Amino acid sequence: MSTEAQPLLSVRDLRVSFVLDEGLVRAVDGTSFDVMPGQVLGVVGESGCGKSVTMRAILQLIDRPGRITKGEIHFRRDSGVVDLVQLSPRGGEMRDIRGGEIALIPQEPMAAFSPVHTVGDQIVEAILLHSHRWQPDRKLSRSEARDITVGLFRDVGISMPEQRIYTYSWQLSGGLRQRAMIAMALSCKPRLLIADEPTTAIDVTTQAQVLALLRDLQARYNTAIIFITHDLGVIAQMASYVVVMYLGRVMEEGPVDDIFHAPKHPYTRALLRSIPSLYGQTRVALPVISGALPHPFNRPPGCPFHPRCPDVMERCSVAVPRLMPVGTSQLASCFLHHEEAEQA
Ligand SMILES: Nc1ncnc2c1ncn2[C@@H]1O[C@H](COP(=O)(O)OP(=O)(O)OP(=O)(O)O)[C@@H](O)[C@H]1O
Repeated sequence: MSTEAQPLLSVRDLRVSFVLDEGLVRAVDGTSFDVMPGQVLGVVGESGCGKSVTMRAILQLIDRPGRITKGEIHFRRDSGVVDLVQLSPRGGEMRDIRGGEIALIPQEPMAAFSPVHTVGDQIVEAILLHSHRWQPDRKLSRSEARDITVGLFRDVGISMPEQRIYTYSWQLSGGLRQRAMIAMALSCKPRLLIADEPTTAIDVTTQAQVLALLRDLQARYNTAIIFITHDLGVIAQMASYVVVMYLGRVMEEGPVDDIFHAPKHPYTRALLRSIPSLYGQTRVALPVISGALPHPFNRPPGCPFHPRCPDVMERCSVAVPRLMPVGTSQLASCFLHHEEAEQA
């Protein structure tokens, strides 16, 4: 089989918990999904559903007292497939992968740049650290790394790149800082870019520009992107395939058109109804999902969505539905569509 048909990243039954004095937070509770080479995967769900923790687990950046308690994260390198969960978070191979082959665009780029070095210097250092991604046979010189940095600034639409590389992050506007962050993420030619709500901290006009830029860069470099957001409108613009998460589990996944036009899971339907321009002709008051997101210490038994679900059945509170194929292209974990349950 050609490697193109195989996933670049495969997350299997991932579980991440935080042990706190108040109790155990099961932030990620059996999540599985694949990312194909060059694919833009959208991960969507309400705040607190475990999107960021899943991504930090992929990068082995879970903060204490958090811990991966179960699961596998297979990542395809040139040398073969590695299970990232088995690598030491501070070891050489993980450091090579983190920032080199998998890069993160965080929600708030201000925190990602050091205020005491120019953004250009920080990108030059990153390029030198992963020099082999640009030049496998020899170490790049500092001036070559600087030229690459200027080129990256140009690629991400920063004007006067020769001058701008000498600025500090706090001297840049929010939009320029986010572009510089994207340049930083691209500086190691990653195979996989994780964009965690990358437009949260910027104004609406700049948001649209940054989304267009990411689409353009993805097409140009064929970089796979995991795009995390709570906004299905953004998913519609960016992603070809969607994973819908709720309380640390995948509720539904499928091609973007199918998810939008024929959602199978009641949670996906509820999320879609909360975008008036996409669902329903009249702009009546925003239909919100009934009930509140449960407190992380009080996870409901059975399907985590059952206390808020309009289609709840008796067994939903006692057994956890498996994520199973529904129709030809989607997967859903819902007893409306199948009977199979898994061990909680
Ligand atoms: N350092 C931490 N200590 C304790 N609990 C944490 C920690 N980080 C995350 N959590 C918990 O893990 C759960 C998932 O959080 P996560 O940040 O992944 O959600 P999210 O879907 O990315 O939300 P948002 O859209 O707000 O970023 C939440 O209940 C959160 O409170």
